[in-house]
Amino acid sequence: MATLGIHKDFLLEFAKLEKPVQKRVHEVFDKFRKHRHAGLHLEKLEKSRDPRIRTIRINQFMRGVVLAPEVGDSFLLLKVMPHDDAIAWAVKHRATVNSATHGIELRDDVALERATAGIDALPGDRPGAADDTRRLFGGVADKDLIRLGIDADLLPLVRHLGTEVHLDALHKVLPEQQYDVLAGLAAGMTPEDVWREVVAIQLEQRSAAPRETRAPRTESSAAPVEQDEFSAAMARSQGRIALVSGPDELTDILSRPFDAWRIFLHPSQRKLAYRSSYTGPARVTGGPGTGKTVVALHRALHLAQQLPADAPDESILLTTFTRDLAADLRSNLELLIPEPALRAKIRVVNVDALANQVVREERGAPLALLAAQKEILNRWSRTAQRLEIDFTDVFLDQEWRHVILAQDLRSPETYLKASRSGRGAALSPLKRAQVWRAVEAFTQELRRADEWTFLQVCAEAARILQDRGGDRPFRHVVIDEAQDLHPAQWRMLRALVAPGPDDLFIAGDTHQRIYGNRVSLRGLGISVAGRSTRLRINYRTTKEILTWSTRLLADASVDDMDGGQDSLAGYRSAYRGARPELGGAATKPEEITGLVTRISEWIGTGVAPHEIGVAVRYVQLGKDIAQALEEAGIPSLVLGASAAAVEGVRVGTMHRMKGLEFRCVAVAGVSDTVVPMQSALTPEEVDPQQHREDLMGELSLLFVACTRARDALRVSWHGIPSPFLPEQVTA
Ligand SMILES: Nc1ncnc2c1ncn2[C@@H]1O[C@H](COP(=O)(O)OP(=O)(O)OP(=O)(O)O)[C@@H](O)[C@H]1O
Repeated sequence: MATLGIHKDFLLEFAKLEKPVQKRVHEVFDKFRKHRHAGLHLEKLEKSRDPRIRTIRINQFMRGVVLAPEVGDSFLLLKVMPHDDAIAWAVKHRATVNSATHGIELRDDVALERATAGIDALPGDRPGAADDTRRLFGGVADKDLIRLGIDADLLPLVRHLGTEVHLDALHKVLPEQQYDVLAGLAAGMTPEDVWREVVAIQLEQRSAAPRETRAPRTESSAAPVEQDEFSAAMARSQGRIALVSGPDELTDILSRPFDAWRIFLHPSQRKLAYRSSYTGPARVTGGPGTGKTVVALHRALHLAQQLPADAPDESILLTTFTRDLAADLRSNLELLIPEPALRAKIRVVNVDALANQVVREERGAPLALLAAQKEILNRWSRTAQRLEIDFTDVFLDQEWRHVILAQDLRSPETYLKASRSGRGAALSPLKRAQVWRAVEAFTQELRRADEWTFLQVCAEAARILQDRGGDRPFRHVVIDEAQDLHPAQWRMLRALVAPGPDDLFIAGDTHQRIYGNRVSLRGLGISVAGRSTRLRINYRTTKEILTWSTRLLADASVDDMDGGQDSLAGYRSAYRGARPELGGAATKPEEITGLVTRISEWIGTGVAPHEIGVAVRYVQLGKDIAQALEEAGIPSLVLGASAAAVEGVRVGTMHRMKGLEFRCVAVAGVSDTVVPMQSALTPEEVDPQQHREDLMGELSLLFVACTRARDALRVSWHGIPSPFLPEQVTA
């Protein structure tokens, strides 16, 4: 049967072409798809390593590269490049089948031969030499490397690699799957880990391949692909190759080339999102940009597809922390699920808005919300003064949120006995009684004015839903950015769906917790034991930006919301790029001038203003930067203040940057008095533990801001740099 495959690289290159060229590429391949008999239009290249790698003319300047077996009508679109580059690429590469996964891979034969010959020329530096154990893969046996799919002819080269930098240098020439295996081993994973996470996961996808094509290849590595197994191997290459079912799908894929996430799920992502069912709550974790949101979106799609035919609309909830993030989820869901009827099965709304709706419907009247934290603290202050008790506004507010609301304590007796773990200063029974009096006075004042804080609304919504018992509004709940949710929000989410298979699907990363809400899922009756998986490949950020940003958290200890510790072990990027740029200035105006210059340079290299994000710690600095940009003739908009559709550099607070991404990111004002923001820190003398957690929150905020960058990151400050920045910056 005819098969057309599109390699991920093809789509990425296609995405960067000018619109008229894209149109032409589409025309060429559409025509090619219709009339592909006898290799129509395809040109063979002299001296090519693989005669089945051929090129096709797009226009005077561009060529496509296609892998086309001589017999049969299966084709794989590999590259679309300027003419000379396409020819050079096509003659050097060879398509082979990976001996472990049986999927197609591409190797730069010429570069690999050259690199291997270089080693042969070095006497006494062969594998097995005395210093072998000091080499990058010195501790891994040949048989393990072979079992993991490393080609036998590459072993001498692999054995010779001394550091990760050497491995990186081979990133573009090694077959991708084999690079992934080696990168996993180099990152400290055991061969068993790599087998499970890189190889087995790909093998499992074989069950999705057409039945007649499942027989695995037995002979070893680096043998060329025979045409009879060609479409089978394409089907086994999910995550890198998308099979196109017909002209409509080709048009759909090519019309949205930037949204590769819709089609090219990594096997580890696909396994999580499309597992037919989980016996209970399931969770996906992973560092920034590993595709947690993508997995959550695909999971929502899968659950919608599995619903019985008579399931009402909005049977599934897809939710997240803020209104803006919910809006992003909604527009991505429209891309992923074009059919309105299927999409209607999923309701997308942020947690607070949903809580508000639950309480409003129960009361039959809208709620007056007390949202400003400053006003809340003022009221605590007044309450403490009136009752003549010696607690600060910050302490009372935190005690109320982190202990009383968190545990849903409703009487002085329960509060007296409650655990205050996570809070620093011990409280005697007398002090607890004083706190309770303050809480009663504070909440009474709110009640009298019929005002609510967001968390109170969530706590009330949870109570309403729990009291309703069996009548649950949703069949499935999918949660993104879970690390920032408060226990009251979790209680509401828990009560929205009956406990059972596929009740909750949770995506989050505790390294990005920026609102100080710590929870134990188990304590909330949500057990993800045996159903929690960490993603490790970053699809957003370059390795250079990732390494730099991850180093910010080097000394931090981060919980996993489930009684253990989370880590970024094995976290790595799929892309390479320039190192982050760091710059200090003497004064704020000087820093802003430098920033404006760099932004105009980015724009000069073809980056659109809306592809640039500027993250700051406080709103006024953002406004100052936006004004300086406008004065320099660069359009800008302050996030949250202007319509999102307006063209311009996006300027926003670090909090507002959460969940977003940009080609170029500037994090500005990273000075010692601003990052960490002193007013966001509980004074150490009030509560040392809370002080440490607030510091961690500020550090995570900087981490979140830096990891929004896809291609370029610039971090700047004026005066003394933030203590969070690595020491070499300050030197
Ligand atoms: N398999 C994939 N193929 C191509 N692109 C992908 C893939 N998975 C994720 N991406 C892209 O990587 C970027 C990050 O994905 P996503 O936002 O889902 O990550 P995340 O883990 O939720 O990030 P964060 O925690 O930082 O918000 C997005 O641009 C997404 O489209």
